[in-house]
Amino acid sequence: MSAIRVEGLNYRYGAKQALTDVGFEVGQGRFCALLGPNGAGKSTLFNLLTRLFVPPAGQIHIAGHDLQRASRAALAQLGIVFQQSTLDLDLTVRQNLTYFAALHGLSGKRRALRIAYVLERLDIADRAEEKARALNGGHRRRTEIARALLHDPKVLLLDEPTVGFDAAARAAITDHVHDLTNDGTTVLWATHLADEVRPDDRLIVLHRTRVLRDGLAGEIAGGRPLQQAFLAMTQAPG
Ligand SMILES: Nc1ncnc2c1ncn2[C@@H]1O[C@H](COP(=O)(O)OP(=O)(O)OP(=O)(O)O)[C@@H](O)[C@H]1O
Repeated sequence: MSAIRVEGLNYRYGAKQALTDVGFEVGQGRFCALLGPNGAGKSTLFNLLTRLFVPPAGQIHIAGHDLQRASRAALAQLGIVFQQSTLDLDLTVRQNLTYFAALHGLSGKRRALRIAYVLERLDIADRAEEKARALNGGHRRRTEIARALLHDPKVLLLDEPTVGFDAAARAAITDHVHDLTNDGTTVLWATHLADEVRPDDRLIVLHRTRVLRDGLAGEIAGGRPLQQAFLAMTQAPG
């Protein structure tokens, strides 16, 4: 069973087409990069995957659950990190996590165990009692990723999670998220930065509202640096 299955997805804003017949599947425990230039449709796809928007045509299954017909079950298997940070900067890291865990109905020993686990997983346990305001951007982002994992989702979606960070913070976040797949978590990582994608990652290139390429990143790069291949395919006339 695929962790994410998308079929025949279309979306338009008035007369402006944003997604055209988008379809793909991502297997459990895979890291899948969704690479596309600005305006390709990445945010629109995320808004459909998280059910902020409802597609007029097409289907989305998350961990086997139809997002339209069984949205509760599907959304329960989804962890989401949006582009804009939504941490409460006046709360500590632990308080931010505790609050979110309560929203997911976690309490008592299970809540304490999940918080300890996600702090450890994102390597931020030593910052747990600090206010989010005191953290740098990279650590804040890792706190948000930890928060998205509290309810133990099978699928983690991240929308351009490294935008605005320096190279060291970007590398740390990228490494940590790749590492999550070792636990069987499936990751869909939207980016327009080809250097965040590894050769053995699954890669979907979105361009001009459509899936342009879908396969192993190393194969799509075809022996060139991926950035070079990406620019060649997305800057070609047409
Ligand atoms: N609210 C809106 N109204 C009209 N057109 C929109 C709206 N939101 C997005 N679009 C258009 O839909 C297309 C896809 O946009 P989308 O934001 O999904 O792309 P993206 O790949 O996420 O780009 P970016 O990296 O710039 O966020 C673009 O042409 C964009 O201009």
